[in-house]
Amino acid sequence: MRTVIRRRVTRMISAFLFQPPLPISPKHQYSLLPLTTTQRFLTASHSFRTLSTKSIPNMQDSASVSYLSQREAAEIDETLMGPLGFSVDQLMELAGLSVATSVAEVYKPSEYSRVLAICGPGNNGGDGLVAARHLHHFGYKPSICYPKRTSKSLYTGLVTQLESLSVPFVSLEDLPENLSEDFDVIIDAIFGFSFHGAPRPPFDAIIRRLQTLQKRPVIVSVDIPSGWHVEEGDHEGGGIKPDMLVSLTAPKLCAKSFSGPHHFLGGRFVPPSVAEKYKLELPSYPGTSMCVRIGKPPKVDISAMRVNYVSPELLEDQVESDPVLQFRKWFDEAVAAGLRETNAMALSTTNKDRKPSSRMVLLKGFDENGFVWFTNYESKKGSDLSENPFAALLFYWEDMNRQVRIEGPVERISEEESENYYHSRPRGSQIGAIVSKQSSVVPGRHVLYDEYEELTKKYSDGSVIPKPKNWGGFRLKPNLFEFWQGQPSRLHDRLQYSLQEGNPAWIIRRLAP
Ligand SMILES: NC(=O)C1=CN([C@@H]2O[C@H](COP(=O)(O)OP(=O)(O)OC[C@H]3O[C@@H](n4cnc5c(N)ncnc54)[C@H](OP(=O)(O)O)[C@@H]3O)[C@@H](O)[C@H]2O)[C@H](O)CC1
Ligand SMILES: Cc1cc2nc3c(=O)[nH]c(=O)nc-3n(C[C@H](O)[C@H](O)[C@H](O)COP(=O)(O)O)c2cc1C
Ligand SMILES: Cc1ncc(COP(=O)(O)O)c(C=O)c1O
Ligand SMILES: [K+]
Repeated sequence: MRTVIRRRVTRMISAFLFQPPLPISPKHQYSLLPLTTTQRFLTASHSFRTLSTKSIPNMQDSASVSYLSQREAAEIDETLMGPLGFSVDQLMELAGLSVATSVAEVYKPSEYSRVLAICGPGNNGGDGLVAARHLHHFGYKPSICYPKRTSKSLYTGLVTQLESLSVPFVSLEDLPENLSEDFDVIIDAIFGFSFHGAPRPPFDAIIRRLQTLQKRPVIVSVDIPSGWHVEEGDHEGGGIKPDMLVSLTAPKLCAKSFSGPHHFLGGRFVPPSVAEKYKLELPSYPGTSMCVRIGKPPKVDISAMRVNYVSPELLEDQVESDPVLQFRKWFDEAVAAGLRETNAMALSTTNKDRKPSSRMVLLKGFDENGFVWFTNYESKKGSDLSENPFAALLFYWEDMNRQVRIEGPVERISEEESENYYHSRPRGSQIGAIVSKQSSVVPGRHVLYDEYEELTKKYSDGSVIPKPKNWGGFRLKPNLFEFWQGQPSRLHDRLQYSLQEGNPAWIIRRLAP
């Protein structure tokens, strides 16, 4: 019996695969961009979040994206839910989750918490209900306007789930006159790819209201900006102008005329067979993300880029009297929070002309004797330090709203310590240190590469790779520390530890932010 079913399913899948595809819709080139750093979260609950697997959408330089006709979109849906074994509930869940994660990439709950999902009668409306549920769990405060409900259990279930979370349902009549005052984000989940003709009541009126909205609230359209022709787009003009469009599976033809700042793709469930059959060119989703940015880069107003830091207070009576212990505490917390390269620090030096210079280096150890890093003694920093043996170190642990400044005199560590550390490094990095006459001009990458290859061959027998004489460690012996904890309204905590001549005890003072 089971074999018969398996054979039937195999037949269905191959019938689908070998069916001639519909005429391919025109393709359009779009560049893909990384998310800006400002698009990361900083809210009370996220100030100390551990680094998640959430990666930066879009690390590709460019990619082309296919556009689907209305017929292709419907056919792909049928295929997914037919021979490919998906259920509508599943696809809707993934679609709604993609919408919620796209919203969260751009509109942080700290600023855009009040969300109104306006849900239409079909699956697009269902995506809106699912998205609202996820947004609730992400820390938003969604409300739902769902004027034309269906009695199908999928939808009644979604409504029950939202009700159990106390997500309010608002009737069309009870929607506030001025949507801008009550909501930060409107999710337009009214019509999707099955929309045809002109909008009929009661949706015509609400679409008209969305057309005339001012800057806020922002509008996020699910799959199709409602009221737009699925293929022609806003062909008569005057349609709604969403700030964000989340296309599902692949953008529909109307998305070509979307000119808003944020175009995302969601629906990470397209099996390769479907992509092949429809010659779909789709960007790859980064990491574990459910969405990927497509389209033009968002125009950002650099002067308006800012984060309001929210963190626990840093108080005099809570900190260690020894700044090295305090640093240890913060360093361990940063490591525990999973921050990347917790030991990366900016090192600032000056030359004999008092001209400063900064670069990143990796902290390789610290204790009461000082803070150690390794480098080439003949590099720019090496020469600066021989001219002026004082330096400043700076750590910035962004996800924790923390900064640490450390200053003091610098000296070379012993040859023995440098030898020990050098030989603990990966062999490739040891060879790299020989190859790199750090900070000198190189005619081309090939020069480094050729020497690297040669030395790799030379030491392929596993013999000891000698440390270059000019490579080793520096140790900064601090006479000043500052622990900075970001706070709202720029009223940060700054606790400075300093030493006074001839006195080994650290003095702790609060500095104005
Ligand atoms: N593959 C995916 O990524 C998935 C996407 N999903 C989402 O599903 C929609 C398509 O859903 P569908 O149910 O086929 O259609 P719509 O949501 O667009 O809406 C159909 C209902 O709207 C009514 N309608 C159509 N035109 C009008 C109009 N001019 N005025 C008023 N009402 C209209 C229609 O009623 P009819 O009587 O006209 O048939 C329907 O009631 C897709 O876009 C994605 O968002 C799925 O969630 C899963 C997978
Ligand atoms: C995160 C990070 C860590 C780095 N760590 C080191 C390091 O430990 N030692 C080093 O010599 N260069 C390191 N570099 C490279 C330096 O930033 C710099 O390019 C190089 O040391 C040359 O600097 P200089 O010309 O000012 O001497 C690092 C770069 C980054 C981005
Ligand atoms: C040029 C250079 N030297 C040294 C280092 C430190 O590397 P390691 O951790 O292998 O000592 C780095 C790290 O980025 C580097 O870029
Ligand atoms: K929509």
